Amino acid sequence: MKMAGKFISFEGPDGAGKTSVIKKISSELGDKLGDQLMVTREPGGNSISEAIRKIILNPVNTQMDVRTEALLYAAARRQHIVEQIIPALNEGKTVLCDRYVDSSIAYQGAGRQIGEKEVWQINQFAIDGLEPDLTIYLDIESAEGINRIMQHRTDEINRLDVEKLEFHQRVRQSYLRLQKNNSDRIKLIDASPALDKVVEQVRNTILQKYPNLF
Ligand SMILES: Nc1ncnc2c1ncn2[C@@H]1O[C@H](COP(=O)(O)OP(=O)(O)OP(=O)(O)O)[C@@H](O)[C@H]1O
Ligand SMILES: Cc1cn([C@H]2C[C@H](O)[C@@H](COP(=O)(O)O)O2)c(=O)[nH]c1=O
Repeated sequence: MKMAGKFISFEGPDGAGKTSVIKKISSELGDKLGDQLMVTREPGGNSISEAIRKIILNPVNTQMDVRTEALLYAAARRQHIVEQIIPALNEGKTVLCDRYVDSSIAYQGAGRQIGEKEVWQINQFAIDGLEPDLTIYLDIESAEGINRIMQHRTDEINRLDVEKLEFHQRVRQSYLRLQKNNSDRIKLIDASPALDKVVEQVRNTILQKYPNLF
């Protein structure tokens, strides 16, 4: 599905630095693009998807079935696409999205072991062909990502953050497979150096696809 705008997603294991990178890149892009830039995140972006986010990530919901979790992410995604992403792309905007369908393949498909193919299939109904034009994959060793979250972060520690190391390792391996199999769309950035260095790599990668964006 080709649209007027540019759809750029950011992916990676927990603690890779997506939120930090998007903050810096969006502040640079915002100077040039103004209201032609939209920054958003999954699950979330509107009141229905934010409500679903609260249910999924609430640490008290220990009884949630893994397929229920996968379906809730897909439902939040659908609402986000319809309310935010498609209108913005139709208006020619550049959309920076913190996580998209690759997160479900990696976390639910591999992390929860539902199956990557199965999770891809249920998400086809939600995304109806809408894939990012470019995906920035921030790669970090699982233990390092979790360490960053536990050491530094002052906001929410959610139900997925507290999963065991093996869960996060399955997630990372799935991301690496996705990147290898979709290397035209998904670009791998080493997220282990200092933030400014990572941002520089991300900026260069975006410029390779969109030379005049910054
Ligand atoms: N390159 C970096 N080096 C060291 N620390 C970093 C780096 N990037 C981010 N951090 C720190 O790691 C923590 C997690 O970063 P951030 O929230 O940006 O990651 P994230 O990928 O969005 O995580 P999550 O998916 O769990 O929301 C923050 O405390 C942040 O300051
Ligand atoms: C979209 C999506 C997300 N997740 C997980 C990944 C994270 O642990 C949380 C989102 O929290 P963040 O701090 O905003 O990154 O949800 C997932 O398991 N499946 C998905 O499709």
